[in-house]
Amino acid sequence: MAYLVCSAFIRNRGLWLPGLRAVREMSTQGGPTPPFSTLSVTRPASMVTQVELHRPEKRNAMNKAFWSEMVDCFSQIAEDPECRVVVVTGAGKVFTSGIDLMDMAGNILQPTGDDAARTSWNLRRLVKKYQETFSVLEKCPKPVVVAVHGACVGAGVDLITACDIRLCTQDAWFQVKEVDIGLAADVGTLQRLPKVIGSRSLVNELALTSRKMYSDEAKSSGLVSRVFPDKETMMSGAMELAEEIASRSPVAVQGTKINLIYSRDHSVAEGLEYMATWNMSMLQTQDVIKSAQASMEKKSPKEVPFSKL
Ligand SMILES: CCC/C=C/C=C/C(=O)SCCNC(=O)CCNC(=O)[C@H](O)C(C)(C)COP(=O)(O)OP(=O)(O)OC[C@H]1O[C@@H](n2cnc3c(N)ncnc32)[C@H](O)[C@@H]1OP(=O)(O)O
Repeated sequence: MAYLVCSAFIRNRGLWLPGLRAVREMSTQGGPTPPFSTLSVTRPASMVTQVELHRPEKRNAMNKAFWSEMVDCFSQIAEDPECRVVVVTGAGKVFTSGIDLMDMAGNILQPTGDDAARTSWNLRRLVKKYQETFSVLEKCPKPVVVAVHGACVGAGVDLITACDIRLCTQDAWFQVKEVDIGLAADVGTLQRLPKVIGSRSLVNELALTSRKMYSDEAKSSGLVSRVFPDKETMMSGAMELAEEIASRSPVAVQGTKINLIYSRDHSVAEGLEYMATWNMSMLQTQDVIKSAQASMEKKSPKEVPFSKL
């Protein structure tokens, strides 16, 4: 009996996951999706979730609500069996203008605590909390494709470097702006950008001078993998890419993301060890047999019905 209740609970988790209430089916119109005030979460295609930064009138500046909502949103997406890939976009004129300079100033500039130690500890807690806002993108087992148009400033670069695939429009530009507002970028850029861009010298130049990098250089340096003429074309490209990923076995796709990230941060020998342990269970999936058979029969992965994960 306990087993039956338990398996029904697992089978139906898509019905009780509160996050699913936030998904607006097949629509990219409208404002933020409750319970979010800064994000619009939609399902533009089967198994694809689109998360749009949604404060266009403020150029998607990241206010206090945003820093928490991203964590809630991606924690739900990570557990949502109806989602196999995520596309992150920005509403309005630009992708994002970075941290909300009006809303966040108090938090950072006037930290509180009974003495220096406690004030420092509170500030540390705050920085760790903000780091988690983008680390959730990396921790999410579903691949995250980010599509950037116009400006991507400051914390925007922290965000995109935690994504798996970066696309942009011809008019996009990127700016590691933190030195201009008197701080060392502390929520991911300094840690992840050097892993994304091959040239350490270029990373240092961008972070130390805050000069803008335009789309052509973003492509040639490896920050983005594709540049599109405009947002509409980019969105078609992003959706095509997302649907390609979503059509593959979720066991294979999520295992690939997790092992790629593990290998980035470990030696080849450690990565191989991790991979062997990973696949000692994952190779037992039905997906291998189904995929291999489809491949032999020259069928597209889109024709293979994989179980939800
Ligand atoms: C522990 C935390 C760690 C995190 C650190 C993160 C640091 C950073 O992100 S540093 C980067 C901070 N951002 C900026 O310096 C960018 C400021 N904005 C701009 O340069 C321009 O807005 C932009 C080029 C992005 C777009 O220009 P555009 O002409 O299209 O728009 P504007 O007329 O300038 O702005 C329209 C309204 O949006 C408000 N706004 C824009 N950016 C921000 C922002 N970052 N914070 C708050 N509000 C912003 C702007 O005030 C306008 O509002 P309103 O006057 O009410 O219409």
